[in-house]
Amino acid sequence: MSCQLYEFTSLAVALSFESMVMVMVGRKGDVYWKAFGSSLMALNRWVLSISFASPLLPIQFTMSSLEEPLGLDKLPSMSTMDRIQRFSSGACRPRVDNLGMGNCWIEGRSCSTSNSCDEDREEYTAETFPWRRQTRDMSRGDSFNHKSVTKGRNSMKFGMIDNSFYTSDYQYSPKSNSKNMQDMAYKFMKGIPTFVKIVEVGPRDGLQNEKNIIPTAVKIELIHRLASTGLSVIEATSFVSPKWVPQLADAKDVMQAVHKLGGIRLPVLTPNLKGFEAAIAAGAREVAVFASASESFSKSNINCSIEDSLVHYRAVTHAAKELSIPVRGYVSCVIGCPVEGPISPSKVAYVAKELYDMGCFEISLGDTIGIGTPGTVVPMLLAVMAVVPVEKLAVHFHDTYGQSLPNILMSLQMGISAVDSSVSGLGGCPYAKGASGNVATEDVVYMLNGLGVKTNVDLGKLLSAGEFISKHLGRPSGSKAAIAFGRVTADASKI
Ligand SMILES: CC(C)(COP(=O)([O-])OP(=O)([O-])OC[C@H]1O[C@@H](n2cnc3c(N)ncnc32)[C@H](O)[C@@H]1OP(=O)([O-])[O-])[C@@H](O)C(=O)NCCC(=O)NCCSC(=O)C[C@@](C)(O)CC(=O)[O-]
Repeated sequence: MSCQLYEFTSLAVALSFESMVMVMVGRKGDVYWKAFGSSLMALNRWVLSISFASPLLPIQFTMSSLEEPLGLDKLPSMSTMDRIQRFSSGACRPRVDNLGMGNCWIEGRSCSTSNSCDEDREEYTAETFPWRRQTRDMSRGDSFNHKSVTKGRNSMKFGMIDNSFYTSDYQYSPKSNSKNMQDMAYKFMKGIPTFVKIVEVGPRDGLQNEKNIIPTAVKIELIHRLASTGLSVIEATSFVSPKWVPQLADAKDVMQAVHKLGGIRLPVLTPNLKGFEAAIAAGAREVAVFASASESFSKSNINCSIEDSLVHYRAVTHAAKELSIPVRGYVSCVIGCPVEGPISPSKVAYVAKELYDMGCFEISLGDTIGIGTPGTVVPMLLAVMAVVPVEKLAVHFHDTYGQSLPNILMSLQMGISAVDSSVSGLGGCPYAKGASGNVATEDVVYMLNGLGVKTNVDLGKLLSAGEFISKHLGRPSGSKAAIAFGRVTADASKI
């Protein structure tokens, strides 16, 4: 005890000496002070190193109890996910064996299996380098060591140039010739696609949750501004009951005003045949149906059970097929439900497969209340990927706990290349209390730009569309990137 006291005292003395000397050096800027300061600091570091090195005098640092979650005992965790074994963070790409609906076993780390790291990896290829925005001259072939992964859909390329790591557009860590680092870059970047399709849901998911009814003209202007950013899909509105969602009661007017916008897809939500017919009459050329993995949420959102909703959606997809109208399928509450708590990945997989089998061209997996973390998103995705091809999946995260970007990154690493998001982080669901907005499109585009992943979205124009709607709503943007760009004047188009 007395030894520990001594250690703490010496540590405290050392630290206070060091900070005192730094203050003196800072104030005087004098060489003598600096020399004196350096020797004192050396002495202090020596004391410190003894303090830390002595096995007889342990100094323990404990974790803060702030890490305890606040009243979230009902939320799903890795240990509660039925039929899903733990996904090792250091594992190679896991193998998922489909043993029937929702039954999937994940193989842990093992590089000697048929899905091993080494076998997945392709050797250096001398193929033409497809990107030009490199920070160095790519025309010199001498020091270029390029690995490319072609197994996944449009997956990320990375490699080494002059011993520096890069991904498609940017260099990461300078001057390292360690093969380990190259392996590490491979491990983290291999699944990431080169192009991500962003499905902008702000005008629908965003504005359906506003307390005040937004004028139709503002909605139309927002869609026009979003269309000018290069986004290829904008969910425009919902043909649902105006008694249930009065915010979108003007669906017909909105659709009639925007349906002729060229070069862009404008899907609308349709909960039943009545909504589908109204949507088509207003000019819609793509629709979406929305089921839930939670019985309780299905009841509160669309007033029927999951099975009954699937019956309605079969009728919609059947009618859509007759008119060659593509139908997107949503599954809500893929991680948890505001009423039921954790939702099993096998339930999500079941609903996703039903929607896929009835003809939905893409299934968007919605973390409606935004409680997911990579720890819960991974097993859910693995369960769904066992029954629906990964290239038919999209992710849809709400940002209630600030987990959307890590969840998206994880999803991309698992091969998903379609992401739903909402300009300015607008949104929430009127039937999921406490759920916050969707992940902000600006933040997603900023992250993807940083990763060198193409989206075809002009960030500058997107920021201006976000500014437009935030001004109208009279509150700051929900996008961190937009707020940061507002503070530090920067030309977003160059980032
Ligand atoms: C599904 C219903 C209609 C059932 O609602 P209901 O009350 O059971 O329907 P009903 O068939 O008994 O009909 C009642 C009345 O609604 C009318 N009606 C019936 N259908 C329509 C329609 N399509 N358009 C316009 N009117 C309609 C129908 O004509 C009738 O009118 P009345 O005779 O009383 O005058 C209702 O519950 C509803 O509209 N729910 C929509 C709720 C909603 O939009 N929620 C937000 C979606 S967000 C979401 O689900 C999550 C997602 C996709 O964003 C992803 C994620 O974040 O996870």
